[in-house]
Amino acid sequence: MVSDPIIQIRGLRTQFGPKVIHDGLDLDVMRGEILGVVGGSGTGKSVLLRSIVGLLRPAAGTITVDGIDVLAPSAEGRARLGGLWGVMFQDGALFSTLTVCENVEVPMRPLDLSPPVRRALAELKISMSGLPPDAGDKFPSELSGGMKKRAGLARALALDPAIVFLDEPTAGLDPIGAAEFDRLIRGLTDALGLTVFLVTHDLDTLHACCDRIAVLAEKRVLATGTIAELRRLSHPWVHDYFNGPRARAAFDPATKA
Ligand SMILES: Nc1ncnc2c1ncn2[C@@H]1O[C@H](COP(=O)(O)OP(=O)(O)OP(=O)(O)O)[C@@H](O)[C@H]1O
Repeated sequence: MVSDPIIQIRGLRTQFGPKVIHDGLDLDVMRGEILGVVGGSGTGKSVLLRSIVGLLRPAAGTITVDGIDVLAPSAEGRARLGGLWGVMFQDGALFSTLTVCENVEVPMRPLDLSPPVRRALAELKISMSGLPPDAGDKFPSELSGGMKKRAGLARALALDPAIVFLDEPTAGLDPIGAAEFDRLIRGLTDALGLTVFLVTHDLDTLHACCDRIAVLAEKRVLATGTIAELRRLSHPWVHDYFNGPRARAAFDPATKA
């Protein structure tokens, strides 16, 4: 892993009316890492993700992605941003009237590709995401929850992004499906050299996938580090999160037996 930050956030403030979600939030995401983002419900993990990818406008602060000022990009920067990342939202956020293949082709539409090439690329991403070939012609309503997530992942990979944002990728999956998804994320990250920003509540995912973890609390990133480093912190929420019974079951092999 090369350790230069591909995402740099400084002094981020986000708010909805008088309700402040982040205040003075700083974060670096290193190139090539899977960064897990955890925090209590409502601490602003998804809002942070949406702010980085430009779906929400922060009240203050700077966000730089691969050297591009996301909040005020130059024309050249704006053109590069489109292909720099892919996003997998929690429920897949698929277009219900399009097949899986057509969904994966949506981000490719602005590119000057012939329909057969677009189709072939979409089929490649579908297969990389672990879906069977016949899934491409199915509509989202015909897919299981796990398949929808894989289709969402295939669409996130459509433009060969450097960074993939995943919002609770294993939420709602059974433990076997969740473990398969963890392996898929880790495998794709290593094979493609991706950087992954992964919002999760899933302790097994943190253990199986993440190189580092950022903890959101008190309107900012309270701490970052490996699981071992975070387990040593005395902050009450961090301590309970990383040392509670569920954490012990996920992180301590001896307790798992
Ligand atoms: N568009 C919006 N308008 C107003 N408030 C919003 C909006 N989006 C999010 N919020 C509020 O911002 C806060 C943070 O929301 P967010 O979804 O980021 O939390 P989270 O940490 O991802 O929570 P969870 O773990 O429960 O998914 C919540 O109080 C939420 O109600």
